[in-house]
Amino acid sequence: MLTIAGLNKTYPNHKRGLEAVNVTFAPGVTAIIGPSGAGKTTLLRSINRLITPESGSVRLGDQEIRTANAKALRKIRHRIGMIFQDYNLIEELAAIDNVLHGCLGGKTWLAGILGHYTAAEQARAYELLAEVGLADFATQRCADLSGGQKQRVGIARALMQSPEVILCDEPIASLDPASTQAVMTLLGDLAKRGIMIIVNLHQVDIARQYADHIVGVNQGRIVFDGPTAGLNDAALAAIYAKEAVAEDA
Ligand SMILES: Nc1ncnc2c1ncn2[C@@H]1O[C@H](COP(=O)(O)OP(=O)(O)OP(=O)(O)O)[C@@H](O)[C@H]1O
Repeated sequence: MLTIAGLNKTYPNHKRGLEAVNVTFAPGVTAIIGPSGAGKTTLLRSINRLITPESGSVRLGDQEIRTANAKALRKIRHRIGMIFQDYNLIEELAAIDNVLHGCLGGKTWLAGILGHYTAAEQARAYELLAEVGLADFATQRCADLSGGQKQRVGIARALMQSPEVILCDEPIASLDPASTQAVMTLLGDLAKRGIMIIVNLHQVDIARQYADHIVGVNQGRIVFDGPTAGLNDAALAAIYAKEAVAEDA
């Protein structure tokens, strides 16, 4: 379980990112939706502390993340994979090398710098590329792959760390419909295998189609939290309202 309680984030320019956010993420696919500037990215990035909220709690199992020291944070981040809208791959490197980077978090600094990977790690990286449908592209430079293929390399890289959770920050924003379907189906399959998937999305129709749960954010507050089937017109009106609507309103 991933539990967030009383989380607050205000940026140095006084912009409110999150306000008293309480939410528990369950297994399956959870889509975080809301208007632009609502706080979706702030919420997602608070989970692996790419953003540090000033108060509240983020717990994965019994491990507190918001206040973890550097050593503990490194361990926690190894349990949480991430994929990005712009893929965050090293374009000049082959797909396989990018996937191998997924195990850097579990290596010593020196082994990482020297690019020393064991035979088992290399075999696993190939296996994961095959799993995301890219067995024939292992030695291809990422720069030469399509957007959908790059995102699948990003997913294979995240899987390399055997994560319990994968955070997905608008993973389909740059993809065409066919690639969107491939990536969202893959994320759904990973959820069925027990990896918790949390995905920021702009498209309500995609959230409806692929998510088990929806978390709706408006002006830094959670205004909807429930199964996808409950995302009715009233819930959508609250999520996309110009003025924030309190959770208990
Ligand atoms: N680094 C930052 N410095 C200052 N303000 C920020 C920063 N990042 C986000 N904000 C502000 O915090 C609020 C929430 O932003 P956030 O990026 O989390 O929203 P979002 O829902 O992900 O938006 P979008 O859908 O446009 O990506 C917004 O008002 C935004 O302007």
